[in-house]
Amino acid sequence: MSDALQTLRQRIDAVDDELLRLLAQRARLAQEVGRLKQGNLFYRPEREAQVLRRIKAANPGPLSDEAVARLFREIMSACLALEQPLRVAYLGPPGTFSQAAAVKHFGHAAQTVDCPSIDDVFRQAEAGMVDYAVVPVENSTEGAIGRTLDLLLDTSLKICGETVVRVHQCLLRREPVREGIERIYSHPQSLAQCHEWLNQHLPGVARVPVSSNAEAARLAAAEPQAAAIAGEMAAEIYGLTLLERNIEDDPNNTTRFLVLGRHDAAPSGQDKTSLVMSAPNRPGAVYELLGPFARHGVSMTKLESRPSGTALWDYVFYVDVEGHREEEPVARSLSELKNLASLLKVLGSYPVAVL
Ligand SMILES: C=C(O[C@@H]1C=C(C(=O)O)C=C[C@H]1O)C(=O)O
Repeated sequence: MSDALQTLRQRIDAVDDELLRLLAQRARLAQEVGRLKQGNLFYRPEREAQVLRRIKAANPGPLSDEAVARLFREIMSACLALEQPLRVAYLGPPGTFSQAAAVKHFGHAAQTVDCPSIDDVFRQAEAGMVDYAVVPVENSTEGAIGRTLDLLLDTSLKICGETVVRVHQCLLRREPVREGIERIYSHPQSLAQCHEWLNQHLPGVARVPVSSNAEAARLAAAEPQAAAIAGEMAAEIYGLTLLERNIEDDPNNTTRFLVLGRHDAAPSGQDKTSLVMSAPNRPGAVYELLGPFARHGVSMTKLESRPSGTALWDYVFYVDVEGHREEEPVARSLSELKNLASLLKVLGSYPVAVL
């Protein structure tokens, strides 16, 4: 080994020792916070968002803001697990983008619990079997996830966070070659998202829709002539070779997930409020519902309508606005809305996704 290399490695070891000492010091401070809170709501989404935003703003480089935020997410996750490893329900099986979203938001120290349906994810959290739930709410190409919106209407859970995941699809197979593939398994949405790539690179190969990408990977692991389209994480879980990365036709394909808990979050300085409302059935009623936000200068980031499920052609509106429900402009808008809307439910105020 050259002298220069040896010296650099010695210096890296010294920095690692120092990092380790500082990490232990941080963990002990977090434990003290835990004692102050006496197990009461140890996980604070607004504080975690503030920590990550501060780190990104203070980042001197050369690591990217994204990279340092990811590292600090894991540090907080490990500190939090000293108190109690959080249990987080997601739409399984293991290897789905929902699991990736849960890990992105809570870090690897959280315990993720797979559920067979979105309904079950809600039920587990409502019944207190898990601490939090992560559910998909919208996709940039496919639009709203209707089942999640419907379940939000009746749940006792509050939205306490959001996270956005880039959906990168991969071609996975047991055999390490592309030749000889006779079938490709995937979720119908993923097959649709890779339509052009498949036409070009694997024309004439049968596309077989299955219930999830992880299920596709599981099937492909058992059949030498089959391949699967799934996320990268499924390759490791199901022992498959990653033949091709990023085969989705739209490289900006993203899914937004909501984090649900039995509490929402305190103001973090950069928050969103989600609500659902409906208008009495008369001319101009929907227009009036949007008035309070306009008058108080509150920006709307989403407006989605869904059939109410009670009367034919009766709609409910899902609205996201900028700001926290405890902050003046949103608070004032909400109190005016109470008199205008036939239904008004605040689903939660929560920090805008940092990562
Ligand atoms: C330490 C705290 O509690 C938890 C741990 C955090 C951390 O490790 O930085 C941040 C927020 C909480 O989820 C705190 O509230 O400050």
